[in-house]
Order: sequence, then C-alpha cells, then structure tokens
Amino acid sequence: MVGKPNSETVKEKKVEQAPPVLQIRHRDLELPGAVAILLENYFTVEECERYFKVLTTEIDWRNQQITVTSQDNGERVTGDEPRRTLFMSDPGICYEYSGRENVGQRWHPAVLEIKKKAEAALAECGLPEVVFNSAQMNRYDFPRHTLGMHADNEPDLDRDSPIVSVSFGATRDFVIQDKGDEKLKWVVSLADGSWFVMGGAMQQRYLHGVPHGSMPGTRINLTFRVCIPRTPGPA
Ligand SMILES: O=C(O)CCC(=O)C(=O)O
Ligand SMILES: [Fe+2]
Repeated sequence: MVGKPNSETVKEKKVEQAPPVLQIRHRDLELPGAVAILLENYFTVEECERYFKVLTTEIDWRNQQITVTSQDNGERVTGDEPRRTLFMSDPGICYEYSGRENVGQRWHPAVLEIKKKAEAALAECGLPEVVFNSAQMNRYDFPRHTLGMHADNEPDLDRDSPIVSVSFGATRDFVIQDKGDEKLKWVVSLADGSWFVMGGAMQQRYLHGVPHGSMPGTRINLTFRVCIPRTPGPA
C-alpha cells in the first residue's frame, strides 16, 4: 500500500527557476512638439538583476557639488547635488551642467552593453538610429535623493539627438511640465527595466525632474546623450 509520506521524512527541494519574461509595453505620451515614448519591461528581469548589481557595486559614484541660480535673489549658490552622479563617455567628451565641468570617465563594459540595447530600441519605436557618445548617470539611494525640474539644453549637447533614459531598481516618478503652462504636467512611473526617450522639442518646450520619493530603495538611472566633442575647459 502506498501511504502518505511521514511528514518528518519529507524533504522539499527548491527548484531554481528562470526569471519571468515580462511583455514589453509601449506607451507614447503624445506630448505636443516632442517625442516622449516609454517602453516598460524593455530590459528582461535577468538583465535588471544583473545590471543593478553591477551598477551599484562597480561604479565610482560621486557626491558632487552644483552651482545654481537662487530663485529668491538671483544669486549663484553652491551646494550638494541631491543624489550621486557620474558622467561616462567616449574619449574627448565633456559636459558642463549646473556650473560643473564633467570630463567623461571611461565606459564600464556593462554600461556599454546597456547603451547598445538602449540604441536598438530607437528603431523599434520607428525613430532614426543614434550612436550615443556619453551617459549622465544618476543614483538615488533615498526618497530624499531628487533631481530638480530642468531641461537638458546645455551647449555641450547635440540638440538634434534625442536623450534615452534607462532605469534599474526602485521605481520613481518622473515629472514633465510644460514650460509655457506650469499647470500642465505629466507623471510617468519609471520602473526597473524601463526605457524612455526624450526627443523633438522636448528640451525646448518642457521641463522634467524626479521629485522626492515615497518608498525606500535604490534607483539607478542612465541617460544616454550625444555631446559635441571638445577639450576640457574651466566650468
Ligand atoms: O533620473 C531620471 O529619470 C532623470 C535623469 C535626468 O533627467 C537627467 O540626468 O538629466
Ligand atoms: Fe534631464
């Protein structure tokens, strides 16, 4: 007779399972005059886990300072950038923003892999091919780590190329605001593995930023860009 095994002798074996493959979801924000398309789950769960680990452990994230113009009295004020950052690029690329000159650090191989996959998505969205030569990288470790409303319109950036943003780790809101009407806002949730493109007149007509979060968890964001090559200069 086959009986029920004695519960004391049952040994459960945990079977290793492949991470799920989630379906890519394509959403066009249909911003007048701009290209703003989100691909959710563009990176697989396996890629998200692998890249999050590499990006949090193998990158020389920096606490840096920025200088901005005070909204109150128009004076220039220097303070801590409210997140950690790093700028990576091909040789001969510099990017000045918020009063700081950033000389591109050498590419980490994982960032180059991510860049290739980020470039491939442009064709999937029916957009022209672009080879990015730099990446502004942001690390948000706490809900208080933020990025103020801004436009990426510095002279170092090629205005005709889009900016592609990819995110790993914790989900954060990404807010877009019409420069001509501050009441016109869009909020996009940028989750683990998401890809987002900002093109057309996005930087001329809109501001964007990452406000204070509500949940703990580290988020890594890489924004791939095309900068105009130049030699380093004073900030
Ligand atoms: O973290 C983000 O999603 C936005 C990054 C960004 O806008 C920037 O680096 O200029
Ligand atoms: Fe930006």
